[in-house]
Amino acid sequence: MSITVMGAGAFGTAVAVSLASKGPVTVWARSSQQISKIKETRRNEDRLPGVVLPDALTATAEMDDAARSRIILLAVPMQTLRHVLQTYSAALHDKILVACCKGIELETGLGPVAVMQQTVPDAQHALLTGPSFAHDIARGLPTALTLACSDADCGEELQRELTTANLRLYRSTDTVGAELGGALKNVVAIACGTAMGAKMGESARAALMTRGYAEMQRVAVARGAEPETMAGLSGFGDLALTCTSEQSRNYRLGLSLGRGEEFDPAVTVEGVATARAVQALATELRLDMPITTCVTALVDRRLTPQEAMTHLLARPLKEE
Ligand SMILES: NC(=O)C1=CN([C@@H]2O[C@H](COP(=O)(O)OP(=O)(O)OC[C@H]3O[C@@H](n4cnc5c(N)ncnc54)[C@H](OP(=O)(O)O)[C@@H]3O)[C@@H](O)[C@H]2O)C=CC1
Ligand SMILES: O=C(CO)COP(=O)(O)O
Repeated sequence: MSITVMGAGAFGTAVAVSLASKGPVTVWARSSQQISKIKETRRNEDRLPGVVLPDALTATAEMDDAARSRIILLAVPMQTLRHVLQTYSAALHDKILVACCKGIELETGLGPVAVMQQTVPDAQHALLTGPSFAHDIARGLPTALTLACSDADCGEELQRELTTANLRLYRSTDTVGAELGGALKNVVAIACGTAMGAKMGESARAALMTRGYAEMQRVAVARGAEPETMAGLSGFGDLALTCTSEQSRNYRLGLSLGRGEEFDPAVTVEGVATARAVQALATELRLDMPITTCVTALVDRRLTPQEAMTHLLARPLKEE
């Protein structure tokens, strides 16, 4: 069965490379220039440098080509997902849509599954998330991910179709928990990067990861997720990866904040908008989210890293 990936960014291209080991894959991008370049060079050098694209991968800028597959992966940044779905809803209404984005929509506080449900209600909706750097997947390194779908039968089909020799998928029906884990770990990664960039030490990072995890759990439970989901690949797994590796753009943004350096605004860093969205949610749900609050203040330059840490350390003492 052919599969389409919409979004020829780092992740979309990497997953397509892995899926192409099993069968034909179509990668769609909005830019016909980018597609021409990919066809000419058999590489996507701008987004995933150093990777040769397999023959089973076809690139297109035509939605008619993209819409030939029944399974469509959406590998675009979270804040653009609604626009992409609204633009192509007519072609997508009878598909199985699998969002690969990790974030919370700023305007609505919704995750990718809820955005798909609103914009293309007749489609089936799922989420692919978990610890996976695009380059690792593209190089064929072993990776385990979560495939979340509230319809168990559809989830099983997707698990079979999207598992490859190096990409092992675990199934879940808890889409709310899976999308919150993937979104919130980015916020904690910014906090951890900041602490490391400001030379606050690895103990500080471990404390931020653990207390950040407590914040993730708090939001997830308040939004109706299964508490156990956060302990899986989509939560703890991705938190562990993103908070400890310079491959992560969220962590690298944090490093630059900690060092007082500039960061390229063109790089996709999902945690910035997500921190603001989660901050608004926390206020609405009356949740205590001190690390998230500090991250929004850090990215808005309302607090320095030292002020943020002083603030966190000086909070009233409490039980764990
Ligand atoms: N990179 C990684 O290791 C991983 C990423 N993810 C998630 O995948 C998602 C995508 O990230 P990633 O691929 O890395 O990001 P990139 O920045 O590499 O690519 C983003 C892609 O989205 C496209 N895009 C942006 N806006 C639109 C739009 N309005 N219409 C159509 N296409 C659009 C871009 O196209 P254009 O070039 O034309 O702007 C580009 O191809 C994120 O949510 C990320 O968290 C998940 C796991 C790992
Ligand atoms: O989600 C990721 C790894 O699982 C990629 O993280 P970044 O978006 O921070 O690069």
